[in-house]
Amino acid sequence: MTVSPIRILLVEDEDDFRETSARWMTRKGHHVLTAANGAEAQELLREHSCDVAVFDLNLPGMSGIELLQRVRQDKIDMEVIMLTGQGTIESAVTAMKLGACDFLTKPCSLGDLEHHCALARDRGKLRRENSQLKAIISRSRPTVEIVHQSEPMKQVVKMVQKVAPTDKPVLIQGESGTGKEVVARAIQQHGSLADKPFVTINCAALPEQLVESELFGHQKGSFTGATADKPGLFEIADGGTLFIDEIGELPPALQPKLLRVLEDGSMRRIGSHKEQVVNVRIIAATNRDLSKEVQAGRFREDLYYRINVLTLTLPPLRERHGDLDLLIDHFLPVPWHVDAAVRQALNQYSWPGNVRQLINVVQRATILSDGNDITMDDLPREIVDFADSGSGGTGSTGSGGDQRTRAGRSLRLDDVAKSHVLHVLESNKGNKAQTARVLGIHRRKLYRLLERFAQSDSPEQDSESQQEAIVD
Ligand SMILES: Nc1ncnc2c1ncn2[C@@H]1O[C@H](COP(=O)(O)OP(=O)(O)OP(=O)(O)O)[C@@H](O)[C@H]1O
Repeated sequence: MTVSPIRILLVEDEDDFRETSARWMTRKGHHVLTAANGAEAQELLREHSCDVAVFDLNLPGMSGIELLQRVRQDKIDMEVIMLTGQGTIESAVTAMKLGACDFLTKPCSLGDLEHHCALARDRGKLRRENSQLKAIISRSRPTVEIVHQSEPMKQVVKMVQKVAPTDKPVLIQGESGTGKEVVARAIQQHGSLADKPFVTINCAALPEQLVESELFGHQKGSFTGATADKPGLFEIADGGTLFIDEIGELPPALQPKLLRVLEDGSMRRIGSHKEQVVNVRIIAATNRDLSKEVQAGRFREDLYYRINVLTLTLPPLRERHGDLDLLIDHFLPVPWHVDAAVRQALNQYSWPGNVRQLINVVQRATILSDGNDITMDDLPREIVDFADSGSGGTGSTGSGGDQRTRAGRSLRLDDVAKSHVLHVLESNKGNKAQTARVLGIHRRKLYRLLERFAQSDSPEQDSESQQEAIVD
């Protein structure tokens, strides 16, 4: 077998062994430098770079171990093999702890020496490739940004900074779409595990059997369909972070298993008797009130206390005054912009789906808008209705008698408007473009009105909101 050329530094005080080895290796095509002691070796390393160095342990003056320490201090990037005589294995072990990659016991054949040098060179190459890949991955991993300026979110971000450096479990609570996963990623990125794996599982999205096999892995044949051994997410996340979303949905049968991992890191794959130990930081999220789940007997109390050490509660979007405009601008691509009425409507809305819903609304509006201006016509019905009904504050419904008076008036005005619009539509033979022109309104406005009229037959329809929509 031919080995591609290796750049070797051989440091050996026995002249015979050093010179014979160097000649043999050179004949095999390798580039060999030789030194009889540590000082000579250091001199050579100032001028040359090598893939592999072979240090005799018992060098005169500076020992092989000291030379290794200096090489490491000088951060010289090469693999080091220690050469030991019989009975000096302990020192060889010390050398390996200091970063030598291998050791060989003398006397050794030249073939062995070459083979070990080739292995060391390949290992070094892999190590360098690995750290390059890690650097590429961490550069391409987007930095999590928690867009915010509201007071409650400032408190959340402060907590993120406090809990990030610990390795304790974190529980994140909040309605769906409030940004629990964003916060979990921010905790990971600001902590000491930033360059370690961040693995996620959503307990609500998987059937019970699958949650178990995803989390803990399985042995081949442990259930129908287990055609091969499979590591679980705990093993994959070992050394890093596991984000367990919707932990409130974790099946009761799995809760003791999770508790064990949290207590001492031990776990077993499904169908295996082999105990494994993992070191994983758990960040869990829930949109349920877990204390209520405990009271209802659906969530183990001991597990609840284990994961509820550090808790962050995300406020719903409707309670984050000041965040909405910032989020709109963040998610609205250039060159789109929203007009003042839209901004007001978005600010008034209650956002049951929180930030996720806001992103959808913004994306949808950019698709529907005619130009780059997003208007009320580009917003979903429920938001327009909400704004029209004044539920957000301006024009909000008054109390008692006042409401009744306004409702009575609006109903009559609504009827008038409806019959007028329908009359114009009929006289234009159902042509909506023509009808809108005659009425002096935008075609989309006409569609909205017609939809409203269709609904007005429904007794629950809020007549006041219809009236305001017609006269606006
Ligand atoms: N403060 C924020 N800044 C920037 N983006 C955010 C913020 N909050 C949420 N998002 C974005 O909103 C979307 C939903 O967020 P995320 O998935 O973190 O919510 P969640 O609370 O985990 O939802 P669920 O409970 O449904 O899993 C994502 O696209 C996320 O990037």
